[in-house]
Amino acid sequence: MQKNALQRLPATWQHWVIENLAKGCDPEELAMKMERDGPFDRTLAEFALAEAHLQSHPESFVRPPLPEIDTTANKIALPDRVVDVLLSVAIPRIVLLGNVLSDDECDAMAELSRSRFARSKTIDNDSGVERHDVARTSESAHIQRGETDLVARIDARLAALAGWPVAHAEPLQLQKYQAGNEYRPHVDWFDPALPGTAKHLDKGGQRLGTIILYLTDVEEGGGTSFPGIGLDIHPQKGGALFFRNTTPFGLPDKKTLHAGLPVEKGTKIIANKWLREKPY
Ligand SMILES: O=C(O)CCC(=O)C(=O)O
Ligand SMILES: [Fe+2]
Repeated sequence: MQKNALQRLPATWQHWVIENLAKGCDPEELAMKMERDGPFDRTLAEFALAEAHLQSHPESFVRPPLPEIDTTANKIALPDRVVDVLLSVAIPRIVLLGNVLSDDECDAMAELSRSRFARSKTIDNDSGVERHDVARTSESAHIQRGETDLVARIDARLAALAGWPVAHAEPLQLQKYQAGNEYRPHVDWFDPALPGTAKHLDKGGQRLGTIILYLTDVEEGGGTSFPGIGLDIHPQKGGALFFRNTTPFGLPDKKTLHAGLPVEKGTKIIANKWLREKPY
């Protein structure tokens, strides 16, 4: 993560940050103004604000605990597997990992869900109802938490990876894309301002983080794309993509806009694990 962000700001902006936080201004609004008016990007602004806030209110700093992956080295030793850190982005927080699942584990997960796939749905933000949507043309299947020993092992591995309890996560949701299938740009977090999201927030709170497990390679196409920051990830069997759906202050982050690009050749199977604020 970005260190000494406050010191990297021009002195006038350092004072501005400290003064406005002391006045009780909303850090998200300050970050917006800094992005608009300052000679630096939003990433640096958010980290500087978080640092200044922590320095001035060490006792009252209530930054919520968030899922996070330790990317200080190029390998992470989990209790049952060593995984590779391939890419680390600060804001939006994105980590690409290799070797999270073995080929056999990927195949076993795909086999377990094989007979369950049905056309995917999305959540209507006005009504909260799940419905078929041209924006998502893949097929979905669910695997319950701890459904088999293998699933329990994978759930525990992901919990250790992101420092997030197994019980604060949804069951694995598998997605299968054939040639031509895609999931157009969307965010995974629920917008609390929209009427249809209340019932989804009621159970488990916000989706703070997403882990996508790539269960297959894809011959052509089918990348996971973040159009707002120009980042495309090509699926690699056994790899995983983590992104945190919130800013360092725990609020929904629009920069996490992402898509499953159309598969051009081959079949893509992924498993999504959504990390929730509260027990799910
Ligand atoms: O298919 C992908 O790479 C992304 C899937 C996704 O964003 C989702 O299922 O929410
Ligand atoms: Fe998504």
